[in-house]
Amino acid sequence: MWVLLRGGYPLRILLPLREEWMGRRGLPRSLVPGPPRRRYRKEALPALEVPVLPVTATEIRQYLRAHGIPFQDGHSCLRAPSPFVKALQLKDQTGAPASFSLFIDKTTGRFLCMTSLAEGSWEDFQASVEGRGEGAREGVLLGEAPEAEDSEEVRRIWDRAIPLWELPEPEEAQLARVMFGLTKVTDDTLRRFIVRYLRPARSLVFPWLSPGGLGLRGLKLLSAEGQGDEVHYKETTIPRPGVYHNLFGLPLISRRDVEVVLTSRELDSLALNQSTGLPTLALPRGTACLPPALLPYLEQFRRIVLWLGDDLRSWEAAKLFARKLNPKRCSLVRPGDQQPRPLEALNRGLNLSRILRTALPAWHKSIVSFRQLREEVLGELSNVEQAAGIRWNRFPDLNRLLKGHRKGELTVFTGPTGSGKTTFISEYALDLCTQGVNTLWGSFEISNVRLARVMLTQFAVGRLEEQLDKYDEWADRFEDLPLYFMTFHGQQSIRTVIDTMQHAVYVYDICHVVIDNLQFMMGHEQLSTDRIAAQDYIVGAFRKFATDNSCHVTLVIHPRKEDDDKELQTASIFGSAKASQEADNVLILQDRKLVTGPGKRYLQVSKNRFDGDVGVFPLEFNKSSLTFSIPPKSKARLKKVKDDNGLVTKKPSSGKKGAVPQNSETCLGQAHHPYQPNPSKPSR
Ligand SMILES: Nc1ncnc2c1ncn2[C@@H]1O[C@H](COP(=O)(O)OP(=O)(O)OP(=O)(O)O)[C@@H](O)[C@H]1O
Repeated sequence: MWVLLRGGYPLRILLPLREEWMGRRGLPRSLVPGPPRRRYRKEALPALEVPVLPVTATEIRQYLRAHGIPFQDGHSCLRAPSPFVKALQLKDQTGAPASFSLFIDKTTGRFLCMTSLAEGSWEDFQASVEGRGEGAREGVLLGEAPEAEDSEEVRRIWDRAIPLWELPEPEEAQLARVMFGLTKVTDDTLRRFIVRYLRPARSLVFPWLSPGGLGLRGLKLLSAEGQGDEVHYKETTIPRPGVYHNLFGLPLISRRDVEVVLTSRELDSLALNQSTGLPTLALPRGTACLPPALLPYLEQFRRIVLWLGDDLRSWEAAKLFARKLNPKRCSLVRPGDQQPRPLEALNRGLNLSRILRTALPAWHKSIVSFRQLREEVLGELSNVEQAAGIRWNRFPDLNRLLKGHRKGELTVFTGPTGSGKTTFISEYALDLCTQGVNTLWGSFEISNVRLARVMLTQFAVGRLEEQLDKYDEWADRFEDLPLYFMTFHGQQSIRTVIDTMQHAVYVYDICHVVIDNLQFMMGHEQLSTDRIAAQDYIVGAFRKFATDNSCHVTLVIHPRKEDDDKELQTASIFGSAKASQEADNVLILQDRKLVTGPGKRYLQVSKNRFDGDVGVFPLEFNKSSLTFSIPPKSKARLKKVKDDNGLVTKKPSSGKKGAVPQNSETCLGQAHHPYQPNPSKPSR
């Protein structure tokens, strides 16, 4: 049986849910049909209790020098001779001599040999250089068996799909073109990119070809459904999204190409390439992530233009991806009325080359003038709703107060011991995660298995122990959420936690980190002054992380001991005022005084830096689904907000954006949109 390599620091302390909790069904997880993907295997290392610190680019360089290995410094990778190919073997995909075909990621140390497709962690590379396990050298390159079922399915679908122009009924071909917005895309373009159509599924089929264009490694199916005036697209990939690493268009890239345009959809790449003649590549999962595994394929480009879409989310993603690609070589096309996504631009008869020329450099100096910012400000003003962030599906009242979940902010969350903080924050984060917010959990108090169980129950909105026959159905959908867990338990140093978060942002494009709870990073200081200083330091570190990485951090902090009959206030958060000062949002789970029935809690938003609205709304706990979301048909109630002095503020909030004073009263409207989970709805 083939063995998957899971060596190296990151995988030990940062596991996607499927490995941490679901267990394996006895099948290799990297389901890559087509020619075998090769992995470098060595003795499986036991999981370390204490994580090794991640490697730095300087250490990698020093190591290579110390071992006499020549290397070239690239944009995101170092290039070195590959120990996994024999000299004078075939040239690699980029045409470089195979002997220099090893790409080492400067941030993680992971390597990929472009010629043999061997890959592994930095520790694996070192082991190979140092000849550890030399005896196994001949056998270290393992072809990982493709998932037989998947590769058969890929082949079967591909064989049944036909080019659009070969459809027997011209009306059917015309309808497909209209549905996918392809009326201006020529047959020649579809032929070059080898796009087919699967009649029974009414889907376009995009192939994932091996480097060199030989084998078929996977497929993406795109179906379109008309809903009113809008067309909704649904994507299905084989293998599953987490391992679908297709840079669509790669076989058309020549080794001499030094510029490329990255898009977030295959259809956009077709439009761009047709109208500009430029090399284009589409990212496998759109704006959701840029997996570092793709970076070696982008090393050859001196200039990369990112044209990801027409909304603020695409713009945010472009900025994040540029950081990973090295901003100095990246330019970004700003979304705007006259700069829609490439396919729409083609259909509207716009000049795509001209739009590309307006791309802005991603590189910013430390000091900028308003001239450089004015476009960004305009973008925010003209997309007020999107600038407010992602709205919760399950908590409409939270949307009314906070307006949405935004990148780069710090949310501090507190509540009495045992009041349901973890349970609430789990649903709050899950809600965002089901909308494509890549989420990392640091649960230091309860185990990941227990947390995942709570989350899955909330996801299914019901007890699964009573319907185990549905378990796989829910678990399969849950498994595809962009959800990761740190494997820490108990006390941890803040440095290790921040390093792990940093790593996760790079590898998984994490946009939301939940830390439950801060007390687990405080060490064992006994004196209260030391504890307060430690907490201030930690809060400062999370604040900086959130800002620097454009990543939202939600931090659970225990309250200080209060009288049992007193409601919590911002000042009840343990420690000095630093936490509430640094936080953009302060949320308090109240379960005193206002309680009118069993299970009922109130959520108080006591600080809201984005637009000032604060308020309180009831949460009704459902013990079987472990959810706090508003149940269908629940009547909204007017909520009065008490300020920190326990006074009811009489004036209602003006509802205007801007400096609304804290503790203003907020009336919550009647029109609730209860979250109705719909199993047929795709989770992302
Ligand atoms: N509103 C509620 N009513 C009744 N039980 C609840 C409510 N909310 C949560 N619970 C239950 O209470 C238990 C504790 O919840 P949880 O762990 O979320 O609390 P916590 O505030 O995070 O605790 P701690 O202070 O120890 O961190 C769980 O079993 C949960 O299902």
